[in-house]
Amino acid sequence: MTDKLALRARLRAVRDGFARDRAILVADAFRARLREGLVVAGYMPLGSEADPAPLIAAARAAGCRITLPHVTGRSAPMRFLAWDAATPLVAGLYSLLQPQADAPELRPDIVLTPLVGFDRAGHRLGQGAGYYDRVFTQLPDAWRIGIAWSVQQVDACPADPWDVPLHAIATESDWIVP
Ligand SMILES: Nc1nc2c(c(=O)[nH]1)N(C=O)[C@@H](CNc1ccc(C(=O)N[C@@H](CCC(=O)O)C(=O)O)cc1)CN2
Ligand SMILES: Nc1ncnc2c1ncn2[C@@H]1O[C@H](COP(=O)(O)OP(=O)(O)OP(=O)(O)O)[C@@H](O)[C@H]1O
Repeated sequence: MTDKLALRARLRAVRDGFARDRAILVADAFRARLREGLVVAGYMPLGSEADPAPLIAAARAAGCRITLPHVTGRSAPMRFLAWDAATPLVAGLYSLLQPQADAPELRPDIVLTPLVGFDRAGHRLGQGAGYYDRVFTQLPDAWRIGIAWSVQQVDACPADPWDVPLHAIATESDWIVP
């Protein structure tokens, strides 16, 4: 646990020093999975987090439906709510822009996951609130894609028993498949 805390603090600082003027690559392997009607979960970046916008644009162009996470508190589970051009976003917890609570809830087939850190085995370090850990337990068949800048890679993320590995990681320079 302290391992994760110290690593989070270090990686957030590294990320803050890196993020300017870069964009996440849209790999052919990502495009190849997109199908009309698939539900893709994105997120609105916070601070120096990598922006999944290029992947979301590719998914929209392929006819996928897009959702954004909606959180109301630390203990309530995160829900994924529909996000189309007509959906107004409102600032909620952590100042995150999210759809209004009454937007339709959709079950994601692909989850674009914001990362604090990752390793090449697909292990992930998140904000530490356990929101994505719980989502992955509830959606075991979803394709779990981590989104991060390359400098957020570490040799090995400390793994806990509940951690569910990622299927791939998209950075500004690579598509990493563990
Ligand atoms: N962009 C984004 N959206 C997301 C997440 C995320 O990590 N990033 N989440 C992932 O669970 C959920 C929201 N959960 C969050 C949980 C904790 C903190 C948090 O502790 N924030 C710190 C600042 C972190 C930073 O600078 O990176 C804070 O408020 O002090 C933020 C979001 C859903 N939406
Ligand atoms: N499947 C689960 N169901 C309920 N609680 C869980 C589950 N998985 C993890 N948790 C709880 O979530 C907390 C945070 O876990 P951890 O530090 O691994 O977060 P993380 O993976 O870095 O972040 P996140 O999932 O928010 O992106 C832990 O205290 C853990 O008990």
